[in-house]
Amino acid sequence: MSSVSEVTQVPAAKRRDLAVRVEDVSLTYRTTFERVPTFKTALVRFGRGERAVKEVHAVQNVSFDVEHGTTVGIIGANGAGKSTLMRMLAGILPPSKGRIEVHGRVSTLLSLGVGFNPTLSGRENVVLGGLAGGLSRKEIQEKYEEIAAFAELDDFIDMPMRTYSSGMYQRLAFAVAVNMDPDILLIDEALSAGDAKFKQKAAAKMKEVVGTARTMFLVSHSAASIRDLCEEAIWLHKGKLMLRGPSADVNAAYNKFLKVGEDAFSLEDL
Ligand SMILES: Nc1ncnc2c1ncn2[C@@H]1O[C@H](COP(=O)(O)OP(=O)(O)OP(=O)(O)O)[C@@H](O)[C@H]1O
Repeated sequence: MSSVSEVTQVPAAKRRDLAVRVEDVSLTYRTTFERVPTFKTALVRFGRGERAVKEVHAVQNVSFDVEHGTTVGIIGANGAGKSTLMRMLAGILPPSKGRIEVHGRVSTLLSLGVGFNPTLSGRENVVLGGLAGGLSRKEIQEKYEEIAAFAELDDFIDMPMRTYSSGMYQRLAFAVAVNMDPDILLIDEALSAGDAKFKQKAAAKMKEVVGTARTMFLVSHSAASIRDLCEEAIWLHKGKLMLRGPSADVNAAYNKFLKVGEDAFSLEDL
């Protein structure tokens, strides 16, 4: 995954091993759409090729540093900007403003639909995913059995992935992402799909990854997953960073916010 060449110079004595630096980052989606038109205005607009533009400020002026070996949970309401932030960390979306430094090899498990080619078999996708993740063919060969065993797809591993159920797809995506030996692992709601047995297995595997002192970002709506797996947490609300700190503290502040509601809540409450 991309590392920036221009790294801000920090005196060696002060510098711990930086994994990710997010500096005043914003992302604005611009979507064009037809405003619900009357038939007449639709004709007029169509003639002129006019479309309305809606801007969504999904992430706004967010800054934070994360050192290697840290596990960070990202929490916040629907639409808070969590997945957008993860896509930027993964290098899938460039920020509209600000800059992101990523130091190390990144492996991502983002929302369904990213990464696999549905016309290829599971086996072929594992190879492609491995190559895209920066592994050599030999390394992929060595890891293949482990990945296939973890995903428990049996004969389906040689079937085109379009024939997979969403749970099967998710199992393979998870197996690939966690077995890439990444320096930085990005996981977006991995535990939301899949059956109970797989959820347990995935949680155990994530604990193992955490145990190897890798850097991990985890988006989850489950306070329990964040508490169990993450030392730190970042709370986003309407694209803004509300709080970053030990995950227990951030969870507590977020829960309080959910209880009292946005209007009654002030940052002094934190
Ligand atoms: N491709 C897109 N085009 C336009 N707007 C988008 C796009 N993707 C997300 N958004 C908007 O950006 C905002 C942030 O979305 P994002 O998916 O990052 O939130 P989230 O915190 O991950 O939400 P959730 O918990 O529901 O998954 C939302 O208002 C969403 O509607």
